Amino acid sequence: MIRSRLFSARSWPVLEGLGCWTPLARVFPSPGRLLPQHASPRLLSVSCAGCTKHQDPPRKKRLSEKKLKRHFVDHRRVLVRGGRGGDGVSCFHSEPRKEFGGPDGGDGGYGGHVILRVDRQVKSLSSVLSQYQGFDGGAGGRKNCFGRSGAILYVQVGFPNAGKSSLLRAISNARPAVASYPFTTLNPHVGVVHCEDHQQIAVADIPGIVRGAHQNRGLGLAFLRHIERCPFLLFVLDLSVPEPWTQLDDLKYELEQYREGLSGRPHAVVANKVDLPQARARLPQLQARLGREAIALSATTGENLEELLLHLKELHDDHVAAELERGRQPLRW
Ligand SMILES: Nc1nc2c(ncn2[C@@H]2O[C@H](COP(=O)(O)OP(=O)(O)OP(=O)(O)O)[C@@H](O)[C@H]2O)c(=O)[nH]1
Ligand SMILES: [Mg+2]
Repeated sequence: MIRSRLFSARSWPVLEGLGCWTPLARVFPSPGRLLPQHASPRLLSVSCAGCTKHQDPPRKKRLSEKKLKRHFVDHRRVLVRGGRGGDGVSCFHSEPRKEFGGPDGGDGGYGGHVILRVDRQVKSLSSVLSQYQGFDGGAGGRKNCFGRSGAILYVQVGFPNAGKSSLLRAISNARPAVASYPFTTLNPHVGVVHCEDHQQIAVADIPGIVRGAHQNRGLGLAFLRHIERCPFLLFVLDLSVPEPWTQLDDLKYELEQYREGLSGRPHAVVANKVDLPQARARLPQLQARLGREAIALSATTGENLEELLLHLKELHDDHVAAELERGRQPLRW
């Protein structure tokens, strides 16, 4: 196995074809690497420029948007069976000098559950299998011993996102893709909102920012770059998930880590999916946590979009006024 690994490793093409391998920990930093016993020291040198080039850890290739889309799976039909319960045991108590000890067979353990667990880091259902079988419970034992319960099998699944693209579709003529898995949007989409006074505001739908984005997690740096050019921000939260305020904390943290002061730009907080009963129930808690008003709306039903448009206009007018004060002409669409 080790031999085939070495032969296939591109970093060391000079060693190919040599037989009889032995560990040479002093020459190579990694003790696990094996080298041929009769190879000359020149061949084994790691200080030459060419070899140094080969030592760089292989970089992960960035997937193109087309390829990323091909990897996405947002529907899966899955057959799930819980684990089988363990068998009970039929036996009688047996002890010296004790007659009629009675039955003492223990019950079998419970069959294991299969639980679908949502995970924000799972981008697609491509890794979800078509069948899952829970773990079986263990058989019972003598002396009323219960069998071991089957372990729980967790399947990680595609958490629907906050609804930024749905919102842009609702307030403008832009048509970004909408789907129930994260990273549906991989490039910013710009929609133009037409105001009553014939003004136009360009609104950009930025791809989702995940925790760790400032360290380029989930292509975070490419996405954060777009935000730099936005004079004011709308933070869109998914009100249907528990503790929605943590989304805002995460977003602000990522912005601040990426560029100091970015999270302090003029902004409004949008609490989306208020059409869902569990979301509506969470609204007072969110308001209390934020200590300010969040614009509760539904991008799907269009509920309360007017309030968002009013806030948007306010943010835009403040920006125009600030630019004019600085002697700069604001960009018009
Ligand atoms: N019930 C309900 N569902 C919504 C609402 N807005 C969006 N959704 C659903 O939420 C899911 C995600 O919507 P998107 O608009 O794609 O979310 P996004 O924030 O753009 O997601 P990314 O582009 O992946 O960052 C979709 O299944 C939408 O149908 C809403 O107001 N109510
Ligand atoms: Mg989107």
